[in-house]
Amino acid sequence: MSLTSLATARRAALGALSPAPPEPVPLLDALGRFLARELVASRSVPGCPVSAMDGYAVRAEDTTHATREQPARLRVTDTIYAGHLPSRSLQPGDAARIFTGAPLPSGATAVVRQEVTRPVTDNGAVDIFVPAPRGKDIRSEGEELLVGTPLLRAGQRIDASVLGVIASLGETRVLVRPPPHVAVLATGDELVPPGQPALPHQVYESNLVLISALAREAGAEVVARERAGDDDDMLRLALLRLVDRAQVLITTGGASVGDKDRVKRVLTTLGATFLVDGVALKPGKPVAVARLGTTAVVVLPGTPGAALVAFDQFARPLLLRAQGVSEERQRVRARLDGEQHKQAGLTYLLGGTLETREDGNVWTRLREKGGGHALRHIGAEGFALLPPGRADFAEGELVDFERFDHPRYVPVEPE
Ligand SMILES: Nc1nc2c(c(=O)[nH]1)N[C@H]1C(S)=C(S)[C@@H](COP(=O)(O)OP(=O)(O)OC[C@H]3O[C@@H](n4cnc5c(N)ncnc54)[C@H](O)[C@@H]3O)O[C@H]1N2
Ligand code: MOO
Repeated sequence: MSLTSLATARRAALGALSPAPPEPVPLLDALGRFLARELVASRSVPGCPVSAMDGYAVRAEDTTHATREQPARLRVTDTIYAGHLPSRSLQPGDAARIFTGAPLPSGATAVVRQEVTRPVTDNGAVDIFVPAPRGKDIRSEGEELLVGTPLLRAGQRIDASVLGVIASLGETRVLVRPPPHVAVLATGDELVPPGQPALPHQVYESNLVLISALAREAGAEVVARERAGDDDDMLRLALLRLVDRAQVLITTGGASVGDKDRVKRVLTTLGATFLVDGVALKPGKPVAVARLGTTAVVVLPGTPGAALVAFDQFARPLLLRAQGVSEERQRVRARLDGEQHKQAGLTYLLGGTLETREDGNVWTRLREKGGGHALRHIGAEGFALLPPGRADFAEGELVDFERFDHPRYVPVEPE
């Protein structure tokens, strides 16, 4: 069987699922989701000129010659609190007591902070000790946000600061696509659920929690988790049950060519259409992506380390696509900290960390042991990509390193 290249397979897999229609949801429910359309400032912030300090609103020219020895003495004609309107405008020689965030009275052109003033007791006046240039300590209308300004692009991941900005525009809801519902099925006769005794030839089932956690990290809601043995009838029943409950069904195990590797064959008998079946990727070579009815099915290998990488490359993009985005990770060039040998025809994705050494070069440290296990990925900052077409890579050789942090999310379909 000739294997599809990673890039071709990833493109083909996206056909398994379309983005869900967007819906308005309460702001806090949108945390971690993606803006379904561009956000434009619907009002200016501040909505009118306001004071940036506690102090006195003045006409700047009334303070031009103020010094500590010869202060400018002004009449205090008003007191203005945040959220309240001024009761009069400032005439020459007037000042208004004002507090941070309060609207400026007309005629005022500067604010003097109270630390450089002293109230003159009993006669409602204030001494100003320093000149206040025009505009001093005034936040002008629209200084932070100007009505009509594009603020955030579609696809932006919604974090706390995004929610704060949306609320500051007076909105209570935001348009996002709902999290896709995911079902996970772990297959294999050898599997025993954690918490029960296991004999030496048995294996603790760990993919349900691993894959469910990865699905949640990708913004999905896990609605079902099941185990099944390597038996066609059991598999058929489990697949049919789960396919009805989820937009994305993710299976692990039984994906390869052994006698007991039944998952793809049972899916075929159920009428699944395969978009991807085997990829020139390691770990994760047996991965497949199919459609069964309206459900996208991702068949992951059972080996946890391979399931993790295949999830990252095939299930994660689908789950993000359902939410209307694709993920662009940053790539850097890094030197291998040891020689690597691989099968020439495959792309290898090896979890690793980055470090900048004294010589200024960026190196990637790859874990040699535990490739079949999720252990290899603990603390990984990204994948070193060893491209197909070569088998041997020398220590110090430059390779692409795809970083997990600070990805960019771009809308799948421009709104
Ligand atoms: N003759 C060939 N044999 C294999 C090939 C091949 O091309 N030709 N491919 C190999 C590759 S690559 C992989 S990866 C594995 C994975 O295949 P399967 O998906 O069929 O995985 P299983 O055989 O079911 O399990 C592999 C391994 O992982 C353990 N496992 C499975 N499920 C879980 C789970 N839920 N929790 C924890 N551990 C699990 C299982 O016990 C096995 O040790 O096939 C190669 N074979
Ligand atoms: O490619 Mo398998 O996927 O060796 O781990």
